[in-house]
Amino acid sequence: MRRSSIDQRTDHHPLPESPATLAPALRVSGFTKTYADGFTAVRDLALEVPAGSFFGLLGPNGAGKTTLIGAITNLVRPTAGRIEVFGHEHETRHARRLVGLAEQEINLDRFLDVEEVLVYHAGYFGISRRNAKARAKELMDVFDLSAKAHVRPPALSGGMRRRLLFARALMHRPRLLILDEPTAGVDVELRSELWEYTRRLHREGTTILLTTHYLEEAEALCEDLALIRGGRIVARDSAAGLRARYGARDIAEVYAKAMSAAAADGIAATGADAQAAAAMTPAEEVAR
Ligand SMILES: Nc1ncnc2c1ncn2[C@@H]1O[C@H](COP(=O)(O)OP(=O)(O)OP(=O)(O)O)[C@@H](O)[C@H]1O
Repeated sequence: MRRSSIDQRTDHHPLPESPATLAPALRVSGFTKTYADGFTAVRDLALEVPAGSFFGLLGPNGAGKTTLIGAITNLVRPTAGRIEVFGHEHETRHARRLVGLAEQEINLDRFLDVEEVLVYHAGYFGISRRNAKARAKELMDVFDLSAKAHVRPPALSGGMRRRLLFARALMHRPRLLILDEPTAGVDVELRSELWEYTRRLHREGTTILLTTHYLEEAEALCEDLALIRGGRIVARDSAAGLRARYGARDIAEVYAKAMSAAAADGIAATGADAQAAAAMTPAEEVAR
């Protein structure tokens, strides 16, 4: 990966700054998601992510992280609640332009080559083809993909596909970059490159919202954290604040303590577990 700056300035397609300038990167209140099958994955969730922070969202499988990210990025329709991105309501064009997402699943169009993946994506944000090609060139250079510009995703290595996902998320220079388990299945070397790159973006002013199951990495990267379980936030503070509150040496210990305290309070790991428990008859519960 190249050392050069990624240049997240948005002067080529300026956005209105007010009321966004002073607003948090993300403000979520009363967010509830009940899926079509009647299953409530997230219930009445509130969360604020300060602008400029490196924020970690940690929780067990099924806790509701991807559901929340889906709602922020308009892939999931909230059942209730309000979501604002830098002060803009999340469904507006302004908010959409301010967010970039590298999804957990590698979802690349197999019929487009690397350059086309990037250029097409820029089209969703109204970036001209000329500017998109220039930006794609810049990002292919940063992510060591230039030699693969005309190769399609099925012929890329897993690591290259991950790098392409990162590059695609950055095409429109988002101010909030959401990374949903970006290093799942990634080897140690690429993982440290991706983190180094993410750190650089953060230093250059991009707000980062990260989900990961690697707690040591969250510890090393995130200055602010929220722990989610069963679709609810069970702890939220700076990394130092959390360590002090739980009398923990590190975030792994904070996580273990917060999750067992939440379990003791009756918060199941996933909304599914909570729903199953609620549906049990008292006799079934005793027999459990
Ligand atoms: N389309 C859907 N219909 C019904 N239930 C869903 C749907 N999508 C997700 N869920 C359920 O919502 C819950 C939360 O899932 P979500 O993917 O948000 O969790 P997560 O915290 O991102 O988990 P992981 O760490 O495994 O990615 C899970 O129980 C999941 O099965």
